[in-house]
Amino acid sequence: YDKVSDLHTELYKGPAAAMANPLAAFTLIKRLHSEWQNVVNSNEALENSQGWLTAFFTDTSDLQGAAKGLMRLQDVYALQVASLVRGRFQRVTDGRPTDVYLSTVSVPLSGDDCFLVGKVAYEQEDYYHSVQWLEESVRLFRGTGGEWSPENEGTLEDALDHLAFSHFKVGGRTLGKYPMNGRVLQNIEKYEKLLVSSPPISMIVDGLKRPTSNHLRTRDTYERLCQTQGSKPMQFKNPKLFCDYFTNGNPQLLLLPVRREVLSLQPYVVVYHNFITDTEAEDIKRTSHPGLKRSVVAAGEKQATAEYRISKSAWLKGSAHSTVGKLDHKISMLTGLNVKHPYGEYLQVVNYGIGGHYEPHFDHSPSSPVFKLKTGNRVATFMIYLSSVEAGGSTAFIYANFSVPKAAIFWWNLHRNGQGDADTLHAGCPVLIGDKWVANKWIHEHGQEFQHRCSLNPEE
Ligand SMILES: O=C(O)CCC(=O)C(=O)O
Ligand SMILES: [Fe+2]
Repeated sequence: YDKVSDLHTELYKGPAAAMANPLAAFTLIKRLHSEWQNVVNSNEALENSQGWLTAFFTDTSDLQGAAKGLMRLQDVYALQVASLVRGRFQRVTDGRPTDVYLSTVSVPLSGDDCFLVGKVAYEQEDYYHSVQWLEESVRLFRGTGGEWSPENEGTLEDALDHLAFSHFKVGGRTLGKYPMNGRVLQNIEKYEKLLVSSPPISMIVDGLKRPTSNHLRTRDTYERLCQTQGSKPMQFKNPKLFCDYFTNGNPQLLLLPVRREVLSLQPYVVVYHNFITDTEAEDIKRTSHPGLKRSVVAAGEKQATAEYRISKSAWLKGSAHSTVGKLDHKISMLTGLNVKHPYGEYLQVVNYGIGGHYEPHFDHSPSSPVFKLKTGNRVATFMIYLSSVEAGGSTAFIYANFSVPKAAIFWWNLHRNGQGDADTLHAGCPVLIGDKWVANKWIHEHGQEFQHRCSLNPEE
């Protein structure tokens, strides 16, 4: 009863408040998924309100996604698992744990919470993570006397079982004398002995080597930019980088010029500050709500979900709300480009949840023109932050060596000869704390013939 009451209190505070902290989000999702199931299956519920109670169910993929999200945050922000389970966000620098973010509320994890994360890793044969999370799970389960409680999915024995096998996989130790075929190792004492005969736990974790990524060549740069924001180019180093009040010669912007900051010339990236008001951002978020679906990426001719892009998104036509039309108009005034459909795509609103991210990618297609609109490739991107993120979640430009945590960002994706600009490789870092919303306006080659000169020079 207490747990269900707690759950309600958290939900009444509003999902945004409850979900801002990834540990709170994870435990809430887990509770909705497994502990709530116990309530539904209880005798009391069976007698009366089961139908109503099941309405709150979350999917197994939600729970797995949340666990993967935690591990992603651990990796990208180099967070210590031992700190995470105590509700802290810390990374080891110069041998000492330092706070990456100081949370006002701390949400400690239970042995069963850690078991779940470890098990998700284990099932993906990701023993680097499973060892770390199962170590914590075993420690916490032991701390509570190893007693099973009805809302737990796992037991100390389960955790030891998975941990022993994970140790075996990462350490390459031969456990020949133990029968390792699947779940044969049932005996808790045997596991305890197994662990004692292994090197001390902390040594193993320190010596654990994170596997190199075979799909993300720029992983190190990407993670550094997410952690530090990189080094923003300085005007004194290049006088062509500047700030001004910008009207683009447009009388409609004369009374309220936009604060422009030219951040980089190669690739060409401009930031517009205070581009959108809070009310306008709320209009866009609210209007997009009913249409939000898991984001997809191009996969050959088709579109598919992908681990490298975790978010929800929706497309808004200019007519969806007067604010959408107003933003289209303002983008057009600032860029001088034709953003009318089909020369500009509809506004794509994106929401990132727990550990949501978009790994390094290009917005343009490498083999132009494949876009459905038949209006050429995406020549430019205008991306607007609709919320500020408390920690993490900035937009990283891998080769330009900086990341931007808010504002509206404009960049050219193509050279003037129509070739893709490889320097535009960029990413949305995982959200550590908060709720990230952005809106993308992609502008195509066609329709810009009189606004954006082309050239044969591949450098321009
Ligand atoms: O969310 C971000 O910061 C980047 C988003 C992005 O690059 C995209 O949606 O194409
Ligand atoms: Fe992008």
